[in-house]
Amino acid sequence: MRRSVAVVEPQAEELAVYFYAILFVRYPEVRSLFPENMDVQRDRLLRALLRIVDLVDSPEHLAQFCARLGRDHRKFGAVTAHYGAVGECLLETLARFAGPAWTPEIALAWQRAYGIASETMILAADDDTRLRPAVWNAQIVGHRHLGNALAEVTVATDPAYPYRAGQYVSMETPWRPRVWRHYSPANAPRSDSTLTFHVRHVAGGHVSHALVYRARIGDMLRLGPPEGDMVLSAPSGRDLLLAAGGTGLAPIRALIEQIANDPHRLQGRHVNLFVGARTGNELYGLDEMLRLSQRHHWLTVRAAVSHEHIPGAEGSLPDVIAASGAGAHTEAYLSGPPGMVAAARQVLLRSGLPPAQIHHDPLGVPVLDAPLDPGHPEKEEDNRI
Ligand SMILES: NC(=O)C1=CN([C@@H]2O[C@H](COP(=O)(O)OP(=O)(O)OC[C@H]3O[C@@H](n4cnc5c(N)ncnc54)[C@H](O)[C@@H]3O)[C@@H](O)[C@H]2O)C=CC1
Repeated sequence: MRRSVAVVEPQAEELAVYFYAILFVRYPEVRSLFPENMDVQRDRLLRALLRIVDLVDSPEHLAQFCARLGRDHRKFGAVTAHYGAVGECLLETLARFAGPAWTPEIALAWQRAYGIASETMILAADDDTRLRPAVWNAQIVGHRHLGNALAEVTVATDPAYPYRAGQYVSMETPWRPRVWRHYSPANAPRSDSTLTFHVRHVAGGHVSHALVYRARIGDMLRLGPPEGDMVLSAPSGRDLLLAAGGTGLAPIRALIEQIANDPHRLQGRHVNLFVGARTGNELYGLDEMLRLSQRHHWLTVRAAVSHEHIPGAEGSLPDVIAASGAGAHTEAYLSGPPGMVAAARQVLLRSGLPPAQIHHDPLGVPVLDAPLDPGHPEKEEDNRI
C-alpha cells in the first residue's frame, strides 16, 4: 500500500478530480452530500488515505481514526450504501493512477484495508446514532457587532446541546450549504440551551462573512457534535496557564467561566491568562477579563500586543509567555491561530513542560489531524452524552 501511495502522491490533484468525477457520474445521488465548491474537499481525500496507510500497521489507531471519521460523516448525511460506491470508485482511481505499480497483491491489500476502514466507520456511525442526533438545529437569538469585523452570535438549540467548556463545534450556515466550519463556544454550558460564539470575518471567508454581516435573529444554523479534548483536567496541583490569540479567546473564556462558576475545583491553584492581539484595538474581551481578575484573586491577566507599541503589553504572545517564566509545574491551554499555538507550544516545551501538560485543539483539519491517544483509545467517548 505504501509503495502504491508513493506512486500516486505526486498526482494527488488529478487523482482527486478523477475520483469525484466518476463517483458523481455513477452515483449522482451522492453529489448532494458535498459542497458546491469541491476544492477543499479534493485536498482532504488524499490526506485521509495517507493517514489510513500510515496507521495500517497499528490496528488500534486505525480503528480509532476510522471510528472518529465515521461519526464525523453522520452530519454530512453519509449512509451505509455510500461506502460501497466510494470504495469501488476509489480502488478504480488508485489502480488507474498507480499504473504498472498496481499489482494483484496491492489491489488485494487495498481492498482489505478499505473494507476494514469502511466497516469501522459504519459501525461507529451506527453506535453513535443510538447515542445522539447527527446535527442540532440552532436558531440565532442574539447578534452583536463588537468592532474589528467581529460579531458575538448567540444561538438556542433544540434539543439542548451537550458539550464541555473548551470544546469546539462544527457549524453549517444556510448561506453555504454543506460547508462546515469550526467555532468554539465562548461560554461554559448554560441551563437555557444557548451558546455564544465569537466570529471574526477572515479575508475571503464566505461563512465568517455571512455570520458577521448577514446573519439575523431567527436565522437557523446546524451544529455537529462537540469535539476536542481541551477541557479542564482533574485537579493536579499545577497552576493553569491560559493563552488566547484573537478570537482564540472563545474557548479560554469558556474555561474561565467554568472555573468562576465553581472556584473550588481550582483547589488553591492560580490561573495566569495571556490575551494576545496584533493591535491594542483588537484586544477584544480584555476588559471583561480584567474585571473578572479584580473579583477573583485566583486570576491574573496579561496582554500581549504584537504589532503596536504599547508599554507593558508589547510583544508576541509566545514571547510574553517565555518572558513570564512559566515553570514545568504548569498546565497550559493554548488557543488561537495555528502559528501562535505552535510557537507557544515550543516555548513551553523548551521551558521544560511535558507535552501531556500542554492542551490545544488539532492544528489542521480536526478529524484528520486529531492526535490518537495510545493509552486511551476510547477516550473520546467521555464526551458523549
Ligand atoms: N480552539 C481554538 O484553538 C480556536 C482557534 N481560533 C483561531 O484563532 C485565530 C484567531 O484569528 P484572529 O482573531 O484574526 O487572530 P490574529 O491573527 O489577530 O492573532 C491573534 C494573536 O496571535 C498572534 N499570532 C498570530 N500568528 C502568529 C504566529 N505565527 N506566531 C506567533 N504569534 C502569532 C498575534 O500576534 C496576536 O497576538 C483563527 O485562526 C481561528 O481559527 C479561534 C477560536 C478557537
